[in-house]
Amino acid sequence: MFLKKIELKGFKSFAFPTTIEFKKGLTVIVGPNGSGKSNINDALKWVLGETSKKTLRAKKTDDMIFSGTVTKNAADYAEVSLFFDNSNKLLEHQEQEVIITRKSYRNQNENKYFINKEKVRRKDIRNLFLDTGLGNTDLSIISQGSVAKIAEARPQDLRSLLDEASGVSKYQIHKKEALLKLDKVKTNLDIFEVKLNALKRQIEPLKKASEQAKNYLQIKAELTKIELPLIQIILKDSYHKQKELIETEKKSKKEKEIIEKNLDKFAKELKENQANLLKLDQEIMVLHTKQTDLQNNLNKKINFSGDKKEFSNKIKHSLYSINDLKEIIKEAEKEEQNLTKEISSFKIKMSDLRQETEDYIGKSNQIKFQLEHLKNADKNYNRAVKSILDNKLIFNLIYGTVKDIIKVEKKYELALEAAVANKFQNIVVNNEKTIKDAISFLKKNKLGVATFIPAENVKEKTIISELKNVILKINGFTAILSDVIKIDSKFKNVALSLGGNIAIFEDLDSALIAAKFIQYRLPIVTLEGDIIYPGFTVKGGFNNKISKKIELEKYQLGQEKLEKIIKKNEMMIDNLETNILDFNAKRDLVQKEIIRNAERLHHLDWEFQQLLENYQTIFKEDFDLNKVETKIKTEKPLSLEKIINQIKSLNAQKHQLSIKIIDAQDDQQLQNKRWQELLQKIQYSEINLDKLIRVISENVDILNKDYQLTYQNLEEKEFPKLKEPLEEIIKNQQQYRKELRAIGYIDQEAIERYQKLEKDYQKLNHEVSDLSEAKAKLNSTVKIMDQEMIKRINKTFVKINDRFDAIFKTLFRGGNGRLEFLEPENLLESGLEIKASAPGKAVKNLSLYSGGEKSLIALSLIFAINEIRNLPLLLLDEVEAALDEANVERFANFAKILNNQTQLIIVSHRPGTMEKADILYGVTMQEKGITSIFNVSLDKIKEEFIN
Ligand SMILES: Nc1ncnc2c1ncn2[C@@H]1O[C@H](COP(=O)(O)OP(=O)(O)OP(=O)(O)O)[C@@H](O)[C@H]1O
Repeated sequence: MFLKKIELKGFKSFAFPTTIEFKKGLTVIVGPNGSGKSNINDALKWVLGETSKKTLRAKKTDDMIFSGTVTKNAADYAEVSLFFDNSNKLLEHQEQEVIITRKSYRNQNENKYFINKEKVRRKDIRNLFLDTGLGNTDLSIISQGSVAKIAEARPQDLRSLLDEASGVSKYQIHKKEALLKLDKVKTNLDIFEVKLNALKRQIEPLKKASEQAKNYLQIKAELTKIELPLIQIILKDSYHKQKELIETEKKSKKEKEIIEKNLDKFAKELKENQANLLKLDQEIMVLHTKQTDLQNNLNKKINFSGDKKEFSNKIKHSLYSINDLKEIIKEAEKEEQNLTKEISSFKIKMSDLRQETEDYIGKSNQIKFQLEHLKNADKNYNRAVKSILDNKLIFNLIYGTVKDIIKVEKKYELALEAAVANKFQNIVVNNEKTIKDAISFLKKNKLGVATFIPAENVKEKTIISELKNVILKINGFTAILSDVIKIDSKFKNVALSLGGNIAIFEDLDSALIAAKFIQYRLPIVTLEGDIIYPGFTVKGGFNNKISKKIELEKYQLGQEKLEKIIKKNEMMIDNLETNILDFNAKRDLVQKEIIRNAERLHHLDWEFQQLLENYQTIFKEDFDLNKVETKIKTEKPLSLEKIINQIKSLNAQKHQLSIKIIDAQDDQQLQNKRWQELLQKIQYSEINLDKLIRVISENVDILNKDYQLTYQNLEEKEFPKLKEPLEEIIKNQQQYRKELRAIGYIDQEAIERYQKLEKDYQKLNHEVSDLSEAKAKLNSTVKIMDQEMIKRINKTFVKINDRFDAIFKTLFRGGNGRLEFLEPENLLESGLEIKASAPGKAVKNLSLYSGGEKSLIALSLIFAINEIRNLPLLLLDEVEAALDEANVERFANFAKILNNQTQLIIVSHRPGTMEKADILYGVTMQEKGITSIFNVSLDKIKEEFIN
């Protein structure tokens, strides 16, 4: 592919039609500033479909059209054509020469594209140049000032350069289209699937309804086949029967009416006869009554005289009984009164006795108290003795006081008192140990003192035998005190210690004599309580103990006496109580007897009253009868015989009438029976008529509703003879009707709707499978394209990187440069960045490089790409402007070499570049504002620039 020429008409500063022809070799375009060199770039880009106003250096579409000068009017349109030699068929077009044209009219905001004068879409032009190296003009047409920007280009812009270099743009567009299609297919598939599901949901119930309708119609057809001939037969038969029945009913009703009239007549006659009969009966009854009355009067009169006598006897007897009973009751009441009196007197006595006894008991208790007090007076133990006795259990063995363990006969009591009264409170214990314990207890508890006698080893006192012999012989001697003490044998020595040496004499005189005899060597006591101590001291006088004793005896006597009286009284009270009980029992008996007799009396009274009443009645009736008899006798005498004859004659009449009535009743019965029969017949007819009417109406209904026929229509029809018996056909009809009822409502349209829906469903299902298939294919295509693109990108990337580093090293005389993927794992979309380091510089950030350095880096990349891609055309607009002379030379050398494979057009002001040009075009504005092009003599230019 080679750009042979460009034709420009009214494009920007090209007011006049201008043709720029290109030949093999390096073309360099030169000209002063603002002469319109760069407008040529713009024209190329514009034709190839560029729309970016910024790239085209415009603000609006009309800026592409010549705007006019002072001398030249503005153009109406702009038109540019590029003429390509397509002999190598790089462009997919059959022509050797391919002319691409773009035209734009002023104020129309419209662009027209042409390929070989044929109107096409912009898209067609873009597609034509895809992957030719001119698909992305950013790569092939490097505008003024933009070269350095390539070094700092955005990762995605660098990436699009690589895509163009790799020749994957076509794939990308195809992939984009495939993805769009895929999206569409997916959307359609979703919609279709939703629709399909909706149909699926509808189809099942509709299928059921359709089958149901079909079934219904089939049964209906079968039914129709048999039903119409059947109804024809039934209706014909029913109408005939109906006629017959109406006739019969009419006759029966007529006969029934006649019988009813007869029956009315019979009833009337019967009523009359019965009335007559009743009349006769009444007459007979009156006569019977009269007859009975007469007879009764006679009988009663005979009976009354006997009754009257009997009743007067009974009344008399009853009166006697009542009087007897009254007497008995009187007696009993008297007895009761006596008994009550007796009981009251017993009660009074008993109450007196109780009072008396209670007084005695009071006194006795008083005496008992005093006795107790007197007895205890002797036992007033001192505190120590009392505390030992109270706690006797804590000691080994305490027997008690002397007073407690010794006793004497009454006559020795005063003597004992006189001799040992001072020792009565001595405590008798078992031995010394107990004495010690008891004393220490008293001491410890500060309870006073006590005297103890150890029973086991107390010292006995005796009277020596010579003295004893003397004493025994003295008058008045009574006894040795220890001998009269009554004591337990184990305390014998205690008794001896107390009184073994004391002699008892009757009185003081004898005692004094004896004391004298024994020379006052022993203590002697008298029975009166005087005592003569050894050495002759005498203690005697009134002992108030005696008075106490007398008092005690007196009290005891009184006490005993009182107890006897109390006992006696208590016995008397017991007797009285028994008497009261007896008398009460007796009185109860009498009272019961009184009550019983009173009841009897009451009964007798009542009987008596009855008798009296009866008697009075009889008396009155007798009186009445007498009156009746007198009356009958005074009235017209009617003999009993006459009455009987009259009754006889009436009975005969009655008999005749009864026979008449019975005959009439028989007739009536017969007529009634017939009437019943007729009634039944009529009822039966009516029932049958009802049935027939029902049958007729049911069948006529079926005819009207189901077949839209009348009976007349049906009658006219002829049906083939039914083969099966009528019952069988009716059975079938009922069966079919039952089945139809069971099916119920049907939707006849469901059959058609189902068929249509089924068709739609199948169609949709087919479409869904087609779409699924398309989806799978598109997915697979996208996948294949992705794989191919990755393969190409990878391959191109490695090659470009290799060449980029090499050219970088050449242009920079060292260092290194490379391209890197930002996302190496996503080669399909990842952006790129340039990594470069100039020789001897640590700077890595590209923005910190100088303008010239940036241009060199960009040019290294553009040249590297071009080497790998072999671009058909490369237009470089003042890309070396920032380079120094040495670098311009290196650039120009590279461009020269490059020109061998690529049509290279350079816009330049630099002599270094111009020097290398094979063809040189000059661009000027000979007429102000209008660009013109001319061929320039190289030598002239060299001369002009170099010199
Ligand atoms: N629509 C238009 N109608 C008329 N003239 C236009 C139009 N658009 C641009 N121009 C003119 O084109 C000229 C710019 O041309 P261009 O940029 O190609 O110059 P140049 O030769 O590249 O200059 P330099 O060497 O300074 O880059 C300007 O003088 C401008 O007025």
